[in-house]
Amino acid sequence: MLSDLFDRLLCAVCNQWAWWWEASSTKDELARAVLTVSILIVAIFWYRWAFVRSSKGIGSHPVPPGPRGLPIVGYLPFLSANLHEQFTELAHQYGPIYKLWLGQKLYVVLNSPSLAKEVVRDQDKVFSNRDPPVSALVASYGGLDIVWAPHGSYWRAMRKVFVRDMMSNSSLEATYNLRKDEISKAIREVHSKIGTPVNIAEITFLTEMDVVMNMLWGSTVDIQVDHGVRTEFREVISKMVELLATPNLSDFFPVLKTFDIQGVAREMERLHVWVDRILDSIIDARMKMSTVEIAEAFNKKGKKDFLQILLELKGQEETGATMTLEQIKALLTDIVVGGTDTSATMVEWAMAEIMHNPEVMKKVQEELSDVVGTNNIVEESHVPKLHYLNALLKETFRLHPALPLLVPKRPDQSCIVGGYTIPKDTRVFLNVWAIHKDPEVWDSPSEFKPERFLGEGSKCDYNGNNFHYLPFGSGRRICAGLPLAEKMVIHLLASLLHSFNWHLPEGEKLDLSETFGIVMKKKIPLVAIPTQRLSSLKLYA
Ligand code: HEM
Repeated sequence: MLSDLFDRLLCAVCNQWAWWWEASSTKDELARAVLTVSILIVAIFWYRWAFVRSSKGIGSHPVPPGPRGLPIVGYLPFLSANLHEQFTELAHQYGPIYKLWLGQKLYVVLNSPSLAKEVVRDQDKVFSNRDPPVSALVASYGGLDIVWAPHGSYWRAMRKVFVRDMMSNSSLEATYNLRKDEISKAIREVHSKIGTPVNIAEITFLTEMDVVMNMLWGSTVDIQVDHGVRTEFREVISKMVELLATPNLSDFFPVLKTFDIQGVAREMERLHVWVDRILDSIIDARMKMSTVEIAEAFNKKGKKDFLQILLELKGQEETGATMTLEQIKALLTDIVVGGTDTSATMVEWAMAEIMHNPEVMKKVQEELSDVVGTNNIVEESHVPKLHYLNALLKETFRLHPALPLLVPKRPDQSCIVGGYTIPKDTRVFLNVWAIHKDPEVWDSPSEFKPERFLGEGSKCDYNGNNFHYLPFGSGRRICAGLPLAEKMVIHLLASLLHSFNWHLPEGEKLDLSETFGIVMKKKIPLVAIPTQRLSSLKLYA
């Protein structure tokens, strides 16, 4: 992928600069040769200077070992498409902590639970910064959201509003009916397709998206009316998530940022403008409503939605807790983008693993019949009693963590990890994908065994306190949407399995290959055929 890019880049440079070496006289030829060599020498010296400066350790602690790359570009030409697998292989060669130069930037990859602990627990504050890629800055109004904002008072305030007003127990309880309605709608939709192939990622994505959007602004804007916008939203979000993980020369060589050689920033800008326009129209519609209309809408739904809470903050200039329109839109984008693709992808992975292991499907469905009953629909209150399903989901998150390298961290000072120096501003990847398969911690790590999370194993949760299990990250930057994700993913999965039996289309084989991205997807989307399992589907009417 990247080597292709370099070939194309080389070609472009050769064409552009042909006039430079096609000299007309010997004198010109000599002058140009001297100048070319001088530029090369300066570039190499500058690179060596940057390299040496960042390679100095603190005291007797050297910087970590790592593969040698090429001058200027470092290890960039050798990166493969499935980065999580390549990073895991490199750990076998260089040890659990190693460094890589990618263009002008130094990266360190951590691959063991003890190193993870040093970063997310012992030195969490130092590692709480981000290094947003150019594409992320475009999508987040310049880093005004939660995911990409630098660690500090602004990030703290945004995260606090979101967690307090949308993720608290009371808020989630108040919005339960809304989630239940969306799941019922999904079950009815699958029912209408009984006996025909269903794209699992598509149905789960649209359901998660409707839940999130309803919680954000659903009291007054009926997003479900416009099917076209819903489908387009899915395409736009998927594309945005893809662009966030696209290796971009502007990130590895900030001097090239203005040229946007691969067009990543331009493409993200196009998508961002589309989302921005939709958000503007939603906010505009809300602002045009009278106070009476708003109060009536909230009475009907039982709770103020998040947009209203944010707009009220916007109006509170005197309290100092005010928010600008751009900040509100950045936060809304964050939640829609961060909350939908991740959750939907995890439901798809769980369904794929279940279909790959028929005895697992049998056990889950037996448990659902016991706990929920065959003449009843799944409610969130059943979830704590669904021990096997909970274990199965934890095992899915272990084998296929949605964010295999989390979101890269950036220490705001030089520090020591695993006995090595990590210089200030290094980009640090926590390879959760490798940690979740560490044979020192997990027995038969590549096997899908939900039983490992039963009994004593059930104490291992998503809260980031077990450093060998970090599907939502850990520390102060742990996933801010965890309480909602935990509820939604299992409720939707349980409902799909309780209502239907699933099988693959005739002649199809299940493929469990992964494709690397900021969100790691199934390489081949799961398409499965539902058949009716319960006669109680009328309960979803
Ligand atoms: C299965 C679903 C989900 C998974 C696996 C997941 C995973 C993650 C991970 C790994 C991180 C980065 C943690 C780190 O850097 O250490 C993260 C951050 C974040 N997630 Fe999630 N997430 C999910 C669902 C959601 C939902 C539903 C929302 C919102 C409604 C959400 C909002 C966020 C936000 C705002 C952050 C940034 C936190 C910060 O930087 O302070 N996520 N998520």
